[in-house]
Amino acid sequence: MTTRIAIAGAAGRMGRHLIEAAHKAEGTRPTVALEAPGHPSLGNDAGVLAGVGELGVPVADDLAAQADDFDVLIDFTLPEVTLAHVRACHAIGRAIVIGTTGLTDEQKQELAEVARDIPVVFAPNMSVGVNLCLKLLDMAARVLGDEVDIEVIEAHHRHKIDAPSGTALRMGEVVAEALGRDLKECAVYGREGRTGERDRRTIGFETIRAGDIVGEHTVMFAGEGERVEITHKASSRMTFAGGAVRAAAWLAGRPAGLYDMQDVLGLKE
Ligand SMILES: NC(=O)C1=CN([C@@H]2O[C@H](COP(=O)(O)OP(=O)(O)OC[C@H]3O[C@@H](n4cnc5c(N)ncnc54)[C@H](O)[C@@H]3O)[C@@H](O)[C@H]2O)C=CC1
Ligand SMILES: O=C(O)C1=N[C@H](C(=O)O)C[C@H](O)C1
Repeated sequence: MTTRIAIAGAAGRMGRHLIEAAHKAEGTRPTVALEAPGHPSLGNDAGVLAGVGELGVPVADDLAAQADDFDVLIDFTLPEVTLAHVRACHAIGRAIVIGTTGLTDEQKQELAEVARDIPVVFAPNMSVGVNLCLKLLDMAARVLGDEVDIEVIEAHHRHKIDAPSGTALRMGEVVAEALGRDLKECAVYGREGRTGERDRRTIGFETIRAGDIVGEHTVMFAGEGERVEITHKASSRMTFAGGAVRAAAWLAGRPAGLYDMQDVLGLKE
């Protein structure tokens, strides 16, 4: 059975890759492409926009009007836009895959409530490699324990609007959970001035924004005499887009619930 995919943020950096990935993957096809009201791409063909040739899918700005034309919405936009799409999918009973980062705790709470009624995949990073790293981080934190200083370093392109990245925060959460810490209490975001000595129970975050870096994350576990670093480097957005399309195909027909990429990839015990 073919899963019909709607893509929100179709003209964006991720949106164009999502159109290509949904078009090229077996068992999925892009049938709806959404952009912001007034966006210059409205009315243009989504396939032409993505560089894969005409698909007969014009970019539009009204999700509800196309409710019958898709099975799963993939949304990589902005937190407030994502929440509006979550509410719309709830109203029409459609599944949604969310890649947008930077959601507030309140927005995440609303998402969790809606996921009681519709299937939702929500993950800050859809790549197989990052999700493997999350497993490795859990193991590293448990083995190295409180004997090491832990720092999360991430680098992204100059257009990224949220910091630290959703992936860096998830990495920090995984490490904190493994060590029985609460990330909200132990996170330190950047340092300046006379900081005093480092408290070993903190988890530090450093953010780089520069040029066209697609996405790089390193978690450093630094002890006396040795250090372990777990690094992931994305060199193409297709790695995220392919994961999101895989998640959409996996989600179609699932029961309501809040899932993540670890569920999609079968990485949960
Ligand atoms: N989970 C993952 O694997 C990944 C997540 N991301 C996240 O995805 C999000 C988007 O990233 P980019 O594509 O780089 O941003 P972008 O700014 O290039 O694209 C966002 C698009 O959403 C559109 N948009 C705004 N309002 C809209 C509306 N009402 N309806 C439909 N579309 C609307 C914008 O016009 C824009 O084209 C960010 O939060 C980023 O962190 C990015 C890459 C991978
Ligand atoms: O904005 C991006 O580009 C990315 N955002 C995600 C994040 O915030 O973790 C994932 C990826 O690293 C690219």
